[in-house]
Amino acid sequence: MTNIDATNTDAQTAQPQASSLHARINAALTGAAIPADLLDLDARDPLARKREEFTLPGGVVYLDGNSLGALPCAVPERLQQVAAQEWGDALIRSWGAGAGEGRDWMNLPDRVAAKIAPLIGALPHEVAVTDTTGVNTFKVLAAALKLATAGRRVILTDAENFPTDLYIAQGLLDLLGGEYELRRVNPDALSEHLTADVAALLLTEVDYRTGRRLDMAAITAQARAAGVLTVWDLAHSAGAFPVDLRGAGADFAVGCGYKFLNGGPGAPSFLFASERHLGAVNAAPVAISGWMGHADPFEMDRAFTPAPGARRFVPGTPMVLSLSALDSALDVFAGVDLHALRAKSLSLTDTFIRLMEPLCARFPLTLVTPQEHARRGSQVSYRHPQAREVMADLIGGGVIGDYRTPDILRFGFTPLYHSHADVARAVAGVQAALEARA
Ligand SMILES: Cc1ncc(COP(=O)(O)O)c(C=O)c1O
Ligand SMILES: Nc1c(O)cccc1C(=O)C[C@H](N)C(=O)O
Repeated sequence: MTNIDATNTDAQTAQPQASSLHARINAALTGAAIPADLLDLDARDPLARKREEFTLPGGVVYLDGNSLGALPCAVPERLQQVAAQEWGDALIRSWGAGAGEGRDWMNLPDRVAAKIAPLIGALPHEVAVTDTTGVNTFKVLAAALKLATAGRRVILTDAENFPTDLYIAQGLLDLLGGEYELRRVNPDALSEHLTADVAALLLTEVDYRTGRRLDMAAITAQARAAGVLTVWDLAHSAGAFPVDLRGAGADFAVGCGYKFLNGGPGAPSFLFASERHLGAVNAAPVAISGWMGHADPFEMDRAFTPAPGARRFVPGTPMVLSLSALDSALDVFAGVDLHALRAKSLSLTDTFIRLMEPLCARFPLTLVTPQEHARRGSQVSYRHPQAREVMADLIGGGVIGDYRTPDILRFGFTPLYHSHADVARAVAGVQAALEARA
């Protein structure tokens, strides 16, 4: 498999130079002078105390929560308790009533769904937590194609959508055969593509490379007016800022549990199906109709009767360990004002863009993230001709961001655990890395 961590390969070939370079970058970030205006912003930050709820390594600025969220302090203890007590002691009794009130594993996916629902503007019964984002994309696209009116056989999507969205959509259409088509277009010119043959519009709200945010409400309204069902990928949205699926009138959505929801590596994904598609008539069909999505699994009925609500999309045995981690991680959001979260995210990304400006003037760095607030997610990205090598240097020196092909340096900001001082430290690290390379 390809090594996703460019630092490993670099470290093997150029160790002595790399270690002194990394030490220099790290010294720059740990010794950075923090401007008074940023200290002032941090002093007035209503979310500042949230950082104490996360375990973060020292000497590092972690700007990759949009790939893998940091570890909430409460999670290891919860996992220990699930392993030792719920599994070790209670054994099979943990699935059902023997587990104690509100602790049974059978309903764990529904309890986690209820915690995600307010973060994405959904009702609890419109959310299912299970599988990976890609698998959930398959299920909701299959449902949308079945619900679409006759003659609509096209899935319309962003030509540059995240690869798994494209692969999954194409795979589903190949399976269906016939006249189905995946049509890849520029999302800035959507209106002309919402034609009478389009069944579903599959879009990722925040682009994983540029951090560009689409106008979900406006696009969904346009699609509905054209008779097109919407499927939103919220991988880079959920937990980063308030999402309002019901307000927008979205039909379906999916998203990751391990990014801004901090559920840990491989955390289960979530799926949203509007209650419009969960009723007795014209209900969204369940392509992967397993027994755990049955209305009464232990009845062992030979015919599939869907469970009420989005639970019907949970096909099999809940992944108890990873669901428990996600369940515990989501408690960090208790009491968080999502509008304050968004305001802080914008303040962090504004600050980063501002502090990086002098470096853009000196080095071949090009900002690719929109400056306009409404069009920005919670990350900032730059093009650089040696982006892969620069990011390897940065990671070695403790500024952990991401490189994305072909030439993108990506920095993710998580308002629950970043401060404006972190932004200044990260920029000091970037400056040291770029100066060393020049
Ligand atoms: C937009 C988007 N969709 C889907 C995924 C993949 O999700 P999964 O690996 O859970 O299928 C990612 C990131 O991995 C992503 O960025
Ligand atoms: N989702 C990822 C994973 O499970 C392992 C390693 C990396 C990733 C990713 O960050 C891919 C991702 N969705 C992206 O935004 O680039």
